[in-house]
Amino acid sequence: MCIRQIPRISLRDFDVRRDQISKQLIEAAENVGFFILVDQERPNKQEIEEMFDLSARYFALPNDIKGHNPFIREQNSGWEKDAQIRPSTCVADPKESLQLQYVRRNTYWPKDLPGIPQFHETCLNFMKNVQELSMKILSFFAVALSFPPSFFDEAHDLSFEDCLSTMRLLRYHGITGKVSDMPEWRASAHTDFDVLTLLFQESGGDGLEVCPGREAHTSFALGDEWTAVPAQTGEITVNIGDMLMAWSDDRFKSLYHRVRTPGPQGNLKARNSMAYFNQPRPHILIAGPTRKHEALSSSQYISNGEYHWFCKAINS
Ligand SMILES: O=C(O)CCC(=O)C(=O)O
Ligand SMILES: [Fe+2]
Repeated sequence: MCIRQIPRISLRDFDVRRDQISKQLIEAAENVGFFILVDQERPNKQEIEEMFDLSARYFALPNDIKGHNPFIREQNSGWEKDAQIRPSTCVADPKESLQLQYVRRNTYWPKDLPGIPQFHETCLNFMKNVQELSMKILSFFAVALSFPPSFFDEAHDLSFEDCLSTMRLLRYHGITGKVSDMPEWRASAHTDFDVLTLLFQESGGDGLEVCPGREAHTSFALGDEWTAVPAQTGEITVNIGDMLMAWSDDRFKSLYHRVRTPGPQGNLKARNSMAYFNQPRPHILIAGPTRKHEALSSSQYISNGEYHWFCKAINS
């Protein structure tokens, strides 16, 4: 495996260090596409630990309770297990997940979960904190693209009824005694189709790998050298999604990434992670400053992506 540096960017003293932080974020988006944020004010380590604890308690519930809210593709919401098939392997990832689209909070989030009365409140607070941080990061990217600083706000504003931003709680199965039966990937290689993903990993849950130089839009598979992104509770792994790659005329890179299944000497316990997907509202037009790509609405972009599912499968 090739070791390429994934930039680590401190957000300490954010307001006084804005210019320096902005420069580092833009460089990381242009040159790598993945970076790790540390020293952020919110969500702080304790809030992240609290969310992981809540997520673990949710996944420990019996399947029939979680199954009250099965995953609905059109709503990008609900629980699924051993169901997500990525084009790169055509087999289901060995994991379960719960997608919480913010606007479905009163209609389709799990309700009255036994022993977790604070589920809604904790998830909502967490999402709001992550949303706020996401918008700060996106404001720097907006300026770099010669848009106004608030350019991405309306596209992702949680108060609109058609907002698509979603948090995903993930749990990759524990594999004690099963290593030899498991597929090589807990999550097979893919790019994220959203604008920006904020991913929370937990210490001990290594396995995430990214492939600098292998991107969603440009020619890829050149070299195919993967780099590990260490898991550390409290830090935030951020990646550019396909839509921001398009919106930036390919200046910011949406990288392939995957999660490797540990070998017999690795940590065989379940692996937990949480991803917050900033996804623009359906009608928002994704049009880069130089119009390198045909301008598409967010919903057209998603349906085009689904249409090209097979093409990506054979290329990756
Ligand atoms: O679990 C992880 O570390 C990565 C998850 C991921 O890439 C995704 O769900 O898009
Ligand atoms: Fe991903």
